Amino acid sequence: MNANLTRLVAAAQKPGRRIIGLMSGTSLDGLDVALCRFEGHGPATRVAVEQFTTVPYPEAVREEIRRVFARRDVELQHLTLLHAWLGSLHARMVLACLREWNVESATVDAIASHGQTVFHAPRQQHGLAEWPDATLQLGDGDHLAVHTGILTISDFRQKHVAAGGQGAPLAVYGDYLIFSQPGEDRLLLNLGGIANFTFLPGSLDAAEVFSTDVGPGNTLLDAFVREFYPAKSYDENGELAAQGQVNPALLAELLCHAFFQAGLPKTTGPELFNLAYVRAAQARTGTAALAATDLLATLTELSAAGIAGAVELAFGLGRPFHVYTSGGGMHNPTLIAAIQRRLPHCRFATTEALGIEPDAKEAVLFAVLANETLAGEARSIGAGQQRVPAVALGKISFPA
Ligand SMILES: Nc1ncnc2c1ncn2[C@@H]1O[C@H](COP(=O)(O)OP(=O)(O)OP(=O)(O)O)[C@@H](O)[C@H]1O
Ligand SMILES: CC(=O)N[C@H]1[C@@H]2OC[C@@H](O2)[C@@H](O)[C@@H]1O[C@H](C)C(=O)O
Repeated sequence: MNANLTRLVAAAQKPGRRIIGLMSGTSLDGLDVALCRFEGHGPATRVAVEQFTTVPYPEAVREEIRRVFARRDVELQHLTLLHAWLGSLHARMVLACLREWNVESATVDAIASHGQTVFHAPRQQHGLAEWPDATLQLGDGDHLAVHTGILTISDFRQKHVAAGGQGAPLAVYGDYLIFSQPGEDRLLLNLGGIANFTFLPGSLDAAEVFSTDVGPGNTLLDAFVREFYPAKSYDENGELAAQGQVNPALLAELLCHAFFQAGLPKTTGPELFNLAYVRAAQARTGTAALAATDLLATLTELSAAGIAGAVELAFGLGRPFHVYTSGGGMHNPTLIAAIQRRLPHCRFATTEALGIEPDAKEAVLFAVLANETLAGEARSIGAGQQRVPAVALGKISFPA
């Protein structure tokens, strides 16, 4: 047998594995690196986060990604270069983390790499009936494998699309395996650039489980903060929004977008939720001259309204969930307060209460996916009705 396959089988047969989860999200803030220790797989999965850090992207890296990010017209050569460049950059970042943590790369069984989404195109969003759901992540796994010497599993979204999903959210698979709790109806609410939630019923009935994007989390806030306050990249602790007043007319207009009324599950990205979407709504409501703080207050309320609206769409009013938040928006008290006001019957905590650092959660979930690809089996979630195909996700790259 090929030596790579021998090593792959050995990694798959171990009772436990050490896997590094990597996530580079829509906020472009940096690469989340989570060194995870797994015991078992499937519902018996136990995961401990041994180390976690976000390696911040220098502004120059963000600029390079922004040249193609969520844009319809890009320079094809630049897109091509980025695919290799980001793969190598992520490899260097992983190696630097391992050095800092004093961890030998030979003790790591696999890297699970999400890559950088540069364009997300679910059919519902591109609207071209004869074209499929599609999504594109850059940062090729072969570069990570060759430069780190560690088996790499990457590009998780393509199989999901090929098997009938929309390429996102993928959180559902890992959330279901590591966060389900008998007797407690849970919503795992991630507040990244885009907000999404996974529903985990206390009945543990896999047929009921699903996850969905719900609209903007921080993406619009970040975009307008960069626009109005060039020295800042986000509304730290929601302080700017807290100084403003929500504009009801603009909020209502923003919520008129068909995305918010569309059935669940659904997925979206900054291809839709961007400056142009807000500016068009401002023009229609005569609010183009709104003060920056009022606009940020309105956009913060929009994120909360999108989340609460999706919960209502899925479950009706008043169901008392235990909500566990994660993602950068969790650090924004103005946003959290707005969400809590709109879901008064829910109890809120962060995933810290479940043993996973909230900023690390998405990177950990990709490590869970890789653990399943190596050792688990395709699992039926959502009874096939919720666009959660029962497939093993990711592509395998050998170091040599
Ligand atoms: N202290 C804070 N106050 C307010 N907002 C914050 C704070 N810390 C982080 N954020 C927000 O969180 C964002 C980063 O969130 P996160 O890393 O979860 O997003 P992401 O993973 O890139 O997005 P996605 O999950 O959509 O891919 C920042 O851009 C910022 O808007
Ligand atoms: C296409 C893409 O990269 N989508 C991300 C993004 O960030 C949050 C939300 O939009 C979610 O759908 C997804 O990431 C998480 C990890 C997911 O797939 O569950």
